[in-house]
Amino acid sequence: MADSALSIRTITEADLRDFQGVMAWAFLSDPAGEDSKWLKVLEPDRAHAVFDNDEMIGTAAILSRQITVPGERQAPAGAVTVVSVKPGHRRRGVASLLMKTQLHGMHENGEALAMLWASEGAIYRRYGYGEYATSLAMLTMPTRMPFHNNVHVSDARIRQVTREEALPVMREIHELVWRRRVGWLSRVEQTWDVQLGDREVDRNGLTSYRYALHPEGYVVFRVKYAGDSGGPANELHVRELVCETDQAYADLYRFLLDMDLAASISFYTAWDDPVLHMVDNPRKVRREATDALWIRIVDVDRALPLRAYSSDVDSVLEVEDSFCPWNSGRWRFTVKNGEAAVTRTDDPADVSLDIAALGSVFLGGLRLSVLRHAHRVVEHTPGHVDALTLAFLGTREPHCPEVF
Ligand SMILES: CC(=O)SCCNC(=O)CCNC(=O)[C@H](O)C(C)(C)COP(=O)(O)OP(=O)(O)OC[C@H]1O[C@@H](n2cnc3c(N)ncnc32)[C@H](O)[C@@H]1OP(=O)(O)O
Repeated sequence: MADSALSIRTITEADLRDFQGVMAWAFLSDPAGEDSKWLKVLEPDRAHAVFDNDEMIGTAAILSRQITVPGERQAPAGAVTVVSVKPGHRRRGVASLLMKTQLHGMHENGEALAMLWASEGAIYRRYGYGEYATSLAMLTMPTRMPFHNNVHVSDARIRQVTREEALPVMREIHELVWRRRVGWLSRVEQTWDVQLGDREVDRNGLTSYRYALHPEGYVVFRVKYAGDSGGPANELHVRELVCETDQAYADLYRFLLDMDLAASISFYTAWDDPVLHMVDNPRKVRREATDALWIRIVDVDRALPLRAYSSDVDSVLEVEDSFCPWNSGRWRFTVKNGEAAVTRTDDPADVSLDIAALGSVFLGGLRLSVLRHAHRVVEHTPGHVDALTLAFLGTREPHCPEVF
C-alpha cells in the first residue's frame, strides 16, 4: 500500500528536469548525462509523477499509439514507459500507485488496451500485463550463406544513402508496412528521433547508422569493427528491416549476406523471421528467444472485439482481475464470421483465466492451450480451450520491432 505522504499528479514543463533526474537514478544512468531521448515523446498530460512531500520520487508515462491487431486492424493502445522509482523509495507501493492511476484513467477514457516492454520479468503480471504477447528472436548468422534454390533475388537496385536521403523514404514505407503486421505500432514524428536518433551515447562502440534503400523496402544497420590476422570479421547489427514485399525482404537480406568485409549479421527480429527458411543451412542461423511486448486488457468487453478471430466460438469466460475489478466475473465471448461480441452473463463458466493470460494471447501468438498446461487457464467444459486457442491464433507470429 502507498504511504499517506505520497501524492500523484500529471506533470508540467516545469517538472521535466526532476522527471529526467528520477529516471536517471532509477535506470542507473548518469544523472548529469544527456537528456533522455524519451523526453522527446512524452505527453505531459499522460505522464505522472509521485511525490514524497515535495520530492519527486516516481515516474511513469503513457504514449498514445495505435497497434495493428489480427485482421490488419489498428487499435488505440497506451504504450506504458519510463516507470521508475528512486532508489531509497522502493517497495513502498510507488510503482503500484502509478500503475493503478494509469489503468483506472485509461478505463475512464475508454482506452481498452495497454502495453509495455518490461525491464524485468517479475514485475508486471501482478498488474494484469500478459507476457510473451509478442516474442523477439536474437538472430545471428554468418554472411555468404547461399539461399535455398527456390528463393529468387531480383535485380532491383539497392542504394546505400545518407540519413537525410533515407528518412523521408523510410517514413513512407513504414507507414504502409506497420498497418499490415500484427504488433507493429504507429509512429509520431518524434518516434523517428527516439528509435533511430543515432546519438553517440546510444551507439555502444558501433558505427553510426548505415541506410540502404530498395524500391520496396529499407534496412538500417550499424557496423561493429572486428578482425585479426585471419582477416576482417566485422559484424553487421541490423536495427530495422522494413519491406512492403517478400521480394524486397529477400533482396535486402541478400544485400547484407553478400556484404564484403563482414563476417556476421545480428538482428533482434520477429520470432518467425522467414530468413531461417530462406538460407540453405537453417542451423547456421542461431536464434535466441526473449519476451517482447506485454499486453494488458484494460476493458474485456471493449478490447476483445477490436481484433478479428480465426474461427467461430461460443464460450463463457470467467475472468479474474483484482487490479481492475470491472473486468472480473463471467463474460459470454461469441465469435461469428471472425467478429467477436462480449456480454456479461450469469451462465456457468466454460473456461477460467486471469486477465494477464488473456493479454498474452490477445495478439494471436501464444496459444491459450499452452497456458492451460501451465496451470494458468482452467477448462470446465471439455473442448473449449482448444476451440478458443484456434480462434485466437493468428496467421503469423505477432512482432513489435520497437522498444518504447
Ligand atoms: C515499462 C517500463 O518502464 S519497465 C522499467 C521499470 N523500471 C525499472 O526497471 C527501473 C528500476 N526499478 C525501479 O525503478 C523500481 O524498482 C520499480 C519501478 C521496478 C518498482 O517500483 P516500487 O515502487 O519498488 O514497486 P512497488 O513497491 O509498487 O512494488 C509492488 C510489488 O512489485 C514487486 N516488485 C517491484 N519491483 C520488483 C522487481 N524488480 N522484481 C520483482 N518484484 C518487484 C514488489 O516486491 C511488490 O510486491 P508485493 O505487491 O507482492 O509486495
